[in-house]
Amino acid sequence: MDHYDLLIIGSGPAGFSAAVRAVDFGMSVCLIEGDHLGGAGIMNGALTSKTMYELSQDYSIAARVDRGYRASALSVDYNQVLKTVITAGKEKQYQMLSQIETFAHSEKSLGKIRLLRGYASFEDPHTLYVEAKTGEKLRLSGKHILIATGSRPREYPGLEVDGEHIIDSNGIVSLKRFPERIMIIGSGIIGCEFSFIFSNFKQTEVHLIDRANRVLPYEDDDVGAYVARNLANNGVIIHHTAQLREIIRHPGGFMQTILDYDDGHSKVVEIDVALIAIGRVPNIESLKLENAGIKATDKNTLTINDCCQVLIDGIPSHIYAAGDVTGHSQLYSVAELQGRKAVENMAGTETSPLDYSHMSTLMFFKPELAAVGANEKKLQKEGIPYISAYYSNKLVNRNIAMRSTTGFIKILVSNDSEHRILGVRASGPQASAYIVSVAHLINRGDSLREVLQIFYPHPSVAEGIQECLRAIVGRSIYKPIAFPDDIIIREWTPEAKSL
Ligand SMILES: Cc1cc2nc3c(=O)[nH]c(=O)nc-3n(C[C@H](O)[C@H](O)[C@H](O)COP(=O)(O)OP(=O)(O)OC[C@H]3O[C@@H](n4cnc5c(N)ncnc54)[C@H](O)[C@@H]3O)c2cc1C
Ligand SMILES: NC(=O)c1ccc[n+]([C@@H]2O[C@H](COP(=O)([O-])OP(=O)(O)OC[C@H]3O[C@@H](n4cnc5c(N)ncnc54)[C@H](O)[C@@H]3O)[C@@H](O)[C@H]2O)c1
Repeated sequence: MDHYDLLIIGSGPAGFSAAVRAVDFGMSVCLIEGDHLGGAGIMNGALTSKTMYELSQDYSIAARVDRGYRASALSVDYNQVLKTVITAGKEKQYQMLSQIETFAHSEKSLGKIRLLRGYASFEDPHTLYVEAKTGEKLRLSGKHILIATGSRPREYPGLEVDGEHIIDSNGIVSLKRFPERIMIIGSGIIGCEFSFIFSNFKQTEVHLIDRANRVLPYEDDDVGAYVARNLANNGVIIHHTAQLREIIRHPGGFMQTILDYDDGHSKVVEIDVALIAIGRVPNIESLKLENAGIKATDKNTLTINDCCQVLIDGIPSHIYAAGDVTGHSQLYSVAELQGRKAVENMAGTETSPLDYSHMSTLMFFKPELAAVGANEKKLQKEGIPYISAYYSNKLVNRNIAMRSTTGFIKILVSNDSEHRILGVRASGPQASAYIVSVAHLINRGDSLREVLQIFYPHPSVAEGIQECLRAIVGRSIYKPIAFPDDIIIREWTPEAKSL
């Protein structure tokens, strides 16, 4: 039986970042992957969906006729789009493989990585059993084990995914052509992102089922309503407060969906493809966790401490977990940082616990939406008084120059003399690029006074941040009294009525 310093199950952002960090400490690592190298971080996930998003954005810009240019004979081929998407995924996988190969035969002191293709399960707390893709049956022992098995799309009861007419996010690459009509079930991030992608390409009638009366249910109501407006403006037909009752399949491929609305009426919509996007569930079932003495939570996640150690009977163990399987936010950056943190803890380096308060999320909509830190819902739930400042992109010179003024910056600061930044939502071109600067401000706990000393380059979309912060202390160049719809300052205290 081969022995390693670290056995890692899963090569997504959590597993891969952990493997490479372990090399920094000279560890011997066996990275076990049952499917795509890079997990949902690359194929059928973050990288491929973002490639498709970028292509769809380019196409929608090329198709515009309101900017003084007009492309003629513009056409798009789904197979060519997919080819580009797969090329992007493979480009990253080859970089990962190159790194793995570099450390496959390196000096022991440099650390070693072996990539083993196959599915792993626990035999005992230090031993994994792997049925390798080569047919070999292997037993491997590890001083430490990291569970980084990620998540998969949640199934919709009664709807069987066939990869052709009923798909989940993994099935985007198996479609043969742009569907004429698609019904997207679930109005969370994946549902909204694919709604924008398909509507950008203008080849598909896009329907989106929103079982509440707003998309992105965990975001503040104004943000959800704004995204819903942008979806509608892009041609997406949103079925608010609708439940899917049934999909009736007909010979020839077309399907009828029956939707029941909260107000009692129903609607039948003909579609060609249904895309299920109702969340993702952790991959733990096949791990035989009971052989390691690990009990999952009732949501099938693994309970970890601040250093990503799995708690067995409440006690931190030599088994770690990172990424989607931990029940923290299902984000690439969270998986990656947790994977690194786990290894740093195994190596005994002194590290501070991960602070999730300034975690950022980018949502690839039109225009993009970026989020960092708390939103109003969270602060209200925790009873934390705050000031909310909203500043429209209509007033930002760079956005005016881009002829792209849809969007805003909304900053929440503590309602005290410090005015600490607690959270930000920003939407508009390049929002994903400048949100990280705000994450730094939250991390440093900078007070508004200090932030206002900084020179912002001009013309930049980030100037909206500066003006928004100035507005909180009554020092903005453009005043709320002159632009009441574009600069809005509100206060909330626990005594006030919830939004
Ligand atoms: C369509 C889509 C778009 C996304 N876009 C973004 C985005 O823009 N930004 C963002 O931050 N996040 C995004 N995410 C989320 C992000 O991809 C995940 O949070 C991240 O990939 C989780 O990383 P992970 O390492 O925990 O797991 P995963 O990436 O899921 O990887 C886990 C790996 O473990 C393997 N595995 C599972 N069980 C076993 C086993 N028993 N033996 C061996 N191998 C096993 C799996 O095959 C998989 O490769 C997106 C996800 C999807 C689905
Ligand atoms: N840009 C990004 O950062 C990005 C992109 C894609 C995915 N992700 C990650 O992947 C995770 C999974 O994405 P997701 O969109 O599948 O999940 P989600 O949790 O974001 O949204 C699921 C949606 O489905 C709805 N829903 C649940 N059950 C339903 C039902 N029976 N009928 C109709 N609607 C139902 C929910 O109300 C919710 O709106 C996200 O939590 C996110 O962390 C991130």
